[in-house]
Amino acid sequence: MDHLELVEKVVVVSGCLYLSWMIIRHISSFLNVEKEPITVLVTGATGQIGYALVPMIARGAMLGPDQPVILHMLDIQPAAEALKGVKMELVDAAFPLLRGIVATTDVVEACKGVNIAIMVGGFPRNKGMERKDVMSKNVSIYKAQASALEKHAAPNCKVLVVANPANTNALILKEFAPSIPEKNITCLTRLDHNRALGQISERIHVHVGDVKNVIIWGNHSSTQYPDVNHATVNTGTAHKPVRELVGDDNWLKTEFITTVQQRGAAIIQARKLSSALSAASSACDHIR
Ligand SMILES: NC(=O)c1ccc[n+]([C@@H]2O[C@H](COP(=O)([O-])OP(=O)(O)OC[C@H]3O[C@@H](n4cnc5c(N)ncnc54)[C@H](O)[C@@H]3O)[C@@H](O)[C@H]2O)c1
Ligand SMILES: O=C(O)C[C@H](O)C(=O)O
Repeated sequence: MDHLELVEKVVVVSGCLYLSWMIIRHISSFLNVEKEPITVLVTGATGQIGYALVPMIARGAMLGPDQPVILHMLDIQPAAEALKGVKMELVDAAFPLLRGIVATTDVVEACKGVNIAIMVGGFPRNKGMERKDVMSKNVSIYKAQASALEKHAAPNCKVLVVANPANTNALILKEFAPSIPEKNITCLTRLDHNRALGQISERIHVHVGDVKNVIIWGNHSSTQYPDVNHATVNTGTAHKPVRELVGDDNWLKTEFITTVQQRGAAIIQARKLSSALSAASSACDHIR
């Protein structure tokens, strides 16, 4: 076989393989092969954030519009009746992606086989408190629940800690669930990131989705540092630096930073309750 003949054969075989692959893809799109459900745990499911978050997950806002989910919801005994009510509402909402619901006050049952655990259960701060002031109440919860996740969650479970003080609770959870890979345990700072995007978007009248690369340094606390040094806005024709478009370094160095740092407290002041819908939505963004 001469060289040309060999090249011809390789080209024909590659073409056939490519064609077969395209046919298989086309046929499987008709067969509508469904993804395996992912089991998501939400602790504190009857609370403010939990109640906002479970329908978002069931609707696909966290894992995508073609990803079936099984929801595990945990709360404490005094909330057992309310938990039944949340389960009824989830059934009544008839979410097509929702393939199962476990609503329980038993931490072992709640943690069994979960692929993603969103840890919201705990106590929120009230007006005038810092997040660290709820530490003594919440840290003990995280020790106990870490052990249950360690023993009963699916291998490679991903954990997002929302309850405050979120960074500390995540650290506690990591210590008491040593078999869960460290990189799988995170805490929610995405809300601070989203708050920073919101402030920039309002200040310079651009779509919030066009603001990119804002960084939040530090803990989810009043000492965090929102940083726009790498942030840009997609203007349609270019990516322009946020600093240039804002054109007011003083605002960026002062009011912008304190507004983001203190936004949680401002919401508590206004609502007499801490943030919930934005926290739930940011938890979806974080996991996505
Ligand atoms: N990281 C963030 O960005 C962020 C944002 C908002 C709120 N938070 C924090 O999230 C937490 C929840 O806030 P919320 O407004 O939903 O509070 P909430 O009081 O409305 O709800 C908390 C729920 O947790 C339940 N709970 C208490 N102990 C539990 C336990 N051991 N196991 C399971 N469930 C338990 C309660 O019964 C309640 O239903 C608070 O600590 C709050 O400060 C964090
Ligand atoms: O501020 C709080 O206590 C709740 C939450 O951490 C928030 O930032 O909204």
